Amino acid sequence: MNTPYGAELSDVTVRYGRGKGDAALDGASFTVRPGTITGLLGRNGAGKSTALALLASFRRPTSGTVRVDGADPFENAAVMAGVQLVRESGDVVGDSPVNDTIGYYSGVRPLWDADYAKALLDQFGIDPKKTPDALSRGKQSALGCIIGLASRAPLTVFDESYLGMDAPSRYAFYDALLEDYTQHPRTIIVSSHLIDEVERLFEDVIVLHHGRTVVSETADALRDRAVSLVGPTSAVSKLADGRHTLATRSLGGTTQLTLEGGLDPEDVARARDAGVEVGRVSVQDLFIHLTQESETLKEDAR
Ligand SMILES: Nc1ncnc2c1ncn2[C@@H]1O[C@H](COP(=O)(O)OP(=O)(O)OP(=O)(O)O)[C@@H](O)[C@H]1O
Repeated sequence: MNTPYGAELSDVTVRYGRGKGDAALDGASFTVRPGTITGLLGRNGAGKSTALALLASFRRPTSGTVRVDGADPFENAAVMAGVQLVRESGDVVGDSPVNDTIGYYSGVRPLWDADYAKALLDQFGIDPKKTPDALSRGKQSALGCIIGLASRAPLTVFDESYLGMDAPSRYAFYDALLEDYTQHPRTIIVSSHLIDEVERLFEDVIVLHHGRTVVSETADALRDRAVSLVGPTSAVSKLADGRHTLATRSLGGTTQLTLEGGLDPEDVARARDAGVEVGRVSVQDLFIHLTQESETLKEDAR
């Protein structure tokens, strides 16, 4: 139980209802490496929550295989004791004191740390005698995050869990998550639209688009997919000549351009000589390019 869980989706399709219309997941495959923090990204409706609900055994796929710690998690009590999914809805009993919810999770999560939960409740200013219904939206979100952290589950999943929290609370949560993850290694999946805020946490990144996996790799490998050039328009254009440009923005005589692939050392030297700054591209920018790119390709295919 102390060992971080791996997780895997292989060619998974999920259709809701009677199976008519688009699939929420459409042959998605990805691997979550044990002992990593993985970011699960995708635009609205891409299938993130559906994928996470499969890992938490809240539903079964229409077809394909789901594995958590090497086993089918569905109705598998031994595996599920080690999986904690935190959804924005909180999954708490709204009209019972917070203490009751805490007591419940301490009973079903073998690695639950009661002292840590208490310290986090103090830190986030949550009175455990109050009911979740009487808490502000931000404190309700914080309660979900506290449950996720204190469970120390070998697979802990935060599905947009902290959207209701204000910026200082979100940053306090990210810091707590990193610190506790370092002291108690486990597998953590974070799904979020606030990519700029959370990308520093990610070791691996999965991007879903229209129910399919478009990225499943390390965050560094993803960042290496492109390079940013900023400088005089003529010099930037010359460097970009014959290469695939993902995005470009010009203001006055200056252009910022995102170029697919890397630059070899000679090109980097040429860029510097021409006053062009060569930099890394953020996961957020790549995410935007990749999901727009796929959309463009989809449009082209019609
Ligand atoms: N219970 C449901 N019944 C019917 N369709 C559903 C259900 N849950 C999700 N869907 C549909 O499945 C698709 C994927 O939804 P999902 O919630 O997994 O995406 P998401 O990436 O988490 O989106 P968001 O970022 O907006 O939360 C969407 O088209 C959604 O409308």
